[in-house]
Amino acid sequence: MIEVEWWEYDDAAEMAEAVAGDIGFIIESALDARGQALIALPGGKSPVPIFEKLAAAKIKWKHVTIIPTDDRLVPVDSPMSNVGMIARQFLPKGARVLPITAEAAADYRAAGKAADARLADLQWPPDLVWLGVGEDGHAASIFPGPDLEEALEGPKTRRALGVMPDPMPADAPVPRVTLSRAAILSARTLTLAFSGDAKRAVVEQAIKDGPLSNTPIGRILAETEVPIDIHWCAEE
Ligand SMILES: O=C(O)[C@H](O)[C@@H](O)[C@H](O)[C@H](O)COP(=O)(O)O
Repeated sequence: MIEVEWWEYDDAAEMAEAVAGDIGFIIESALDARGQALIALPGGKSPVPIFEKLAAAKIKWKHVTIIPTDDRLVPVDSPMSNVGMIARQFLPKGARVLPITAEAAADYRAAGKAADARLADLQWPPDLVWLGVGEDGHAASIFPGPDLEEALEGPKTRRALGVMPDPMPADAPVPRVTLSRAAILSARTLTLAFSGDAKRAVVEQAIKDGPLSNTPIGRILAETEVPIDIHWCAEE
């Protein structure tokens, strides 16, 4: 049984305020409990207004480590780089922003192995994994393609792997590195934030289909053991 709570907002600004507040609280609680926090933030474009609000929060950022949930195999200064986007917001605040990709990776599977090794050094589990969702039902960079089953069903100890989406997503048609489903689900808290009716329909259907869902987000949610907050607004 997937336990979800939907939070609906009138517009994107209201959603940004609320989600940033929630995540700020998750970080503060981790700092209180353990003196440090590890969070995984999504890529894409829609998180940017939420990042701006969150980065403005009074948090002891130097005790916070941030990784992207997934990244594209592009140089960090590329507009397609997720870690580049995250770093622009949170590095000036003093957070430790760690890339999970290396620019020089010629082979996406090798890039995935390197990411997995890098993540093995972190204090695990993450206090938060926040996911966006695509209209095709992908989340992080778990896409349909030759690596899908590996991303979903690979060894539980594997935190990251390389993936070659097929078909390639139009907005960033490049191979990627992503957290595995096991790594996503190991998080102390799991949050989804997205907008628009089309994505809402995809997520509602995925929840209804449970383990039989044919979308990555459905297959991820079907295995969750913690309640999930889903933040949504109609305005894209
Ligand atoms: O690197 C990526 O592509 C993302 O991490 C991806 O999973 C993203 O969250 C969704 O594609 C939604 O992106 P938007 O929120 O911009 O629509």
